[in-house]
Amino acid sequence: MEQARSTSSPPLVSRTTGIEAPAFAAAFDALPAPRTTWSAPDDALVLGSGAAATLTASGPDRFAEIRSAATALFDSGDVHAGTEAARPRLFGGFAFHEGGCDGDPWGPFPEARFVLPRVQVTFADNGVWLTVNATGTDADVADVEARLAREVDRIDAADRAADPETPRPPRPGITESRRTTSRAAWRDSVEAAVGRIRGGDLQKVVLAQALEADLAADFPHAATLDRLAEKYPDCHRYYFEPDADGSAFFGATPERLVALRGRTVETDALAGTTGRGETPAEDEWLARELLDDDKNVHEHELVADTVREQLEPFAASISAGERRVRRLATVQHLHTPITAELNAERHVLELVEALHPTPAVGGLPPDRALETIRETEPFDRGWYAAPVGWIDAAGNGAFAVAIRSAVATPRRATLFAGVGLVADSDPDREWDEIQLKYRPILDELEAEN
Ligand SMILES: C=C(O[C@H]1C=CC=C(C(=O)O)[C@@H]1O)C(=O)O
Repeated sequence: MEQARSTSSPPLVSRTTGIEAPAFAAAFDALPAPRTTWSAPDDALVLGSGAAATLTASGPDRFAEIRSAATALFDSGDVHAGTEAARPRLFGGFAFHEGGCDGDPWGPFPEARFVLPRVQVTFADNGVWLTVNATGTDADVADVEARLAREVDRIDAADRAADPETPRPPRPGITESRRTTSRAAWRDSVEAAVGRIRGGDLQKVVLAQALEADLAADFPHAATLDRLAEKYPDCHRYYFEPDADGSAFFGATPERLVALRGRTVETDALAGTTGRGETPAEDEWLARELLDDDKNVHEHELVADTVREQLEPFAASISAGERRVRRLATVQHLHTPITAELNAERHVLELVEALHPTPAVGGLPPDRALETIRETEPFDRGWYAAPVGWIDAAGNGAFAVAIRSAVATPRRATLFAGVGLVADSDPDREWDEIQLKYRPILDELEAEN
């Protein structure tokens, strides 16, 4: 499909062709930074490289600023995509708090950053597609087509050079790690938060910790993403390099913030946690206990009710599925799927702005919870627990909540994990839950025995 090119906006040219399926790691390593990857259970795996356009924003209007910059960019598209999944998309994310990217390791991350990749490999159900995008003075159709042919050769050569018999780089190993929060400080913070909840000042607050790990070898980007894909196929997996200087924010989250297609909205309430058992019977027992546990059900229902309320002004109808247990490799959660039909056309970023932060990562009432988080946590959340995802020309998109995540530099990773606190939360149990929530990333960093 071709769209008329508007003379007032920067032109966008996008060309796509089908290619032989390369190994993900071969394509990843062949493409220059900054790279992006995105994958969702019901979506293609996308690998992006470079930036044909970068949109950044900060402050309270960052959602609206990205929306209008995206609309201007897509307004001028000359697009031959071949398949839906390879149509131009902007990939990126936001900071959790306004002004929340100040401290280490967030220096290279703006408060909002979205990228239209210069080169994109889309691993879709109907094949693998290579796309080249260009904007502004680079947006010359003949140049883009010539680049597309060169990129096909590059990926093909990289894939042929990769020996499928060569084992993946091993997990790097950790030489030393440091917590942002001691056990004593944690106990004090949880007791103070629980005191405020019991006093009626707050209903719920999610407090997080960070864990800094020095790596024994360079962080193996592609191998880590491959391993996370195998272990968390039902999660949203994301990876963002903010520049070409070697840091990346990545993770595998079970929590979808919102997906919008036309007027159909899908979202999740996910809160309330228990561990995995040693046996299927123990797993079942833990799941039953979670479903019957008043504290966890209350913590979960606050999220489900709030998500429904936040969607109400936009929705012609909302329906929530049954509360059930979502079982992941390392933990089990209470989960309620929620769908809605919108009462008017909306851009996905309007919904992202309305829903973020859900009480699964912020709290209630939102302002008081956010203030408590800022006052209590001795580190910047940056993009942790914030919306990450993609948007397209139609205003459709999919966003996940960036939990089970870390920032990696070649020799260091900083992991983040949080817990929802309600009136009867116990500091020691919540401490243990944080350790469980580090596992998805920590398991990929610790050396194999
Ligand atoms: C804030 C996190 O998890 C949230 C999502 C699911 C369950 C949660 C809980 O049970 O506390 C949290 O609300 C995190 O993993 O860092």
